[in-house]
Amino acid sequence: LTLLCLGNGESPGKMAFSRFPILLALAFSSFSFVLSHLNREMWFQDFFPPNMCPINAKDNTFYGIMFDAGSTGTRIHIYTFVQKSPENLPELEGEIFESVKPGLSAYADQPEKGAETVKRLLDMAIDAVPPHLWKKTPVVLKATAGLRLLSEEKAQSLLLEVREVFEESPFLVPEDSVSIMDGSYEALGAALSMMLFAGQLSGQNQHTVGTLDLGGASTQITFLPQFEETLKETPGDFLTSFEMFNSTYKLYTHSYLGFGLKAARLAILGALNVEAVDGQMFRSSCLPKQLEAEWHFGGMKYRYGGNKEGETGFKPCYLEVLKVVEGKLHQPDEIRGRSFYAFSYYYDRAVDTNLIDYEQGGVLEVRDFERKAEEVCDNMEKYNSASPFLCMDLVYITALLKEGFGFRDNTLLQLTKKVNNVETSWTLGATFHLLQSLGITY
Ligand SMILES: Nc1nc2c(ncn2[C@@H]2O[C@H](COP(=O)(O)OP(=O)(O)O)[C@@H](O)[C@H]2O)c(=O)[nH]1
Ligand SMILES: [Ca+2]
Repeated sequence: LTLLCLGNGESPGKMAFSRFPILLALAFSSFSFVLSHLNREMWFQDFFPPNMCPINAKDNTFYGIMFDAGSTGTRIHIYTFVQKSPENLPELEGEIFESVKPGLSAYADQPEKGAETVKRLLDMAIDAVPPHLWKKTPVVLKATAGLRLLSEEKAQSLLLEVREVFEESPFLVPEDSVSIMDGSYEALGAALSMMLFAGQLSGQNQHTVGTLDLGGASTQITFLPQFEETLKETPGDFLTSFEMFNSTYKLYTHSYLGFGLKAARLAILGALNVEAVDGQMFRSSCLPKQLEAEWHFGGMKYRYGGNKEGETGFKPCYLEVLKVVEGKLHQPDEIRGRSFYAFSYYYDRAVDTNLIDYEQGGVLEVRDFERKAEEVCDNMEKYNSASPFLCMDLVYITALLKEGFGFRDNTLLQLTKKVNNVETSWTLGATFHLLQSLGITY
């Protein structure tokens, strides 16, 4: 049985580490057990008594630096791992996290300035990682949907500048350290992260690990199919196999480019992939009637506004949004009876509308988003100050879940931002995978 634990750590740098002595345990080798047993909590409790994780071990530490160049911001995750013995898996000890806005794609025409934002974040790692470990600490940047949407030339010159920043740093720069990440790798990272976190999350009688991530430009769905039927009915490019710890896992995973929350706003407004947007006014029944404003996204400027004369509110808005999602996404039958972990904008919008607490997160049903969407859209003047897009965003989330993926009204979503101070991001899984593939242990 292999174990991964998270002890409480002291920060070697300026930032605070997770101080919770938590168990972050996972038996990858027993993952098939998860597939055949319905109660995940039971799986966890039976296999990982908390006292199996020694606390506060500080020797044999190593680090991994992962940049998430997202469409709305760039984030650095500096992970600390401790390897207690060669036969055990490394244990995650803590994370230092910082982010800047806007994302790299906003610097499409000023690549050097974009790289400068990365350099400022990387300076934090210089403080955080002890100098004698710099050469053993890999630094990697993976760009997601924002850069996927830029022209090849602009994206490449941004990545080149970032690569130079890395080369000038004292860290280990692996081959291909700066790249646009394949959407399925993003989903794989998220699934791996969730597997790492699985033991920590409160059980809602979840059957297995499934994740939903709603970014700015793209959205991902990932789960480990339980039924042979799902594998048979799913198009080949929605299935990914990966090797980890001498086992092969088959994941259902897909990234839908252009279905992130912000890209969806443009699609709903009819402004996605429109060449000459300057001066054009895009209107929607999902926006306050009198609204007229400008919005900057991905280096473009859009003018948008409400239906001055026409209808506004939940019903007309839902019909508008439906055109963007209906029939556009693959609907695996199996997910209907499943619960999923949901991150990113699912989380942010649930917080914005008091559906969940910012610190605690929470469990929602799909219909909670729908009810909130109705409430906000039919009283837009009341919610106008929060964000003019609140109605549109909530309707999009509802329609994406129901009509897009085909979830039921009562499908449970576990909304989670952090597990004991570690960000629930694809980056943890991707870093873990990276360290394993580089053979980096103490
Ligand atoms: N929990 C968590 N959420 C994040 C993190 N980074 C970004 N997000 C969320 O991701 C969303 C933005 O997506 P982004 O990554 O910029 O766009 P993408 O390129 O389409 O994936 C927002 O809801 C952020 O709050 C992170 O490290 N942890
Ligand atoms: Ca993202």
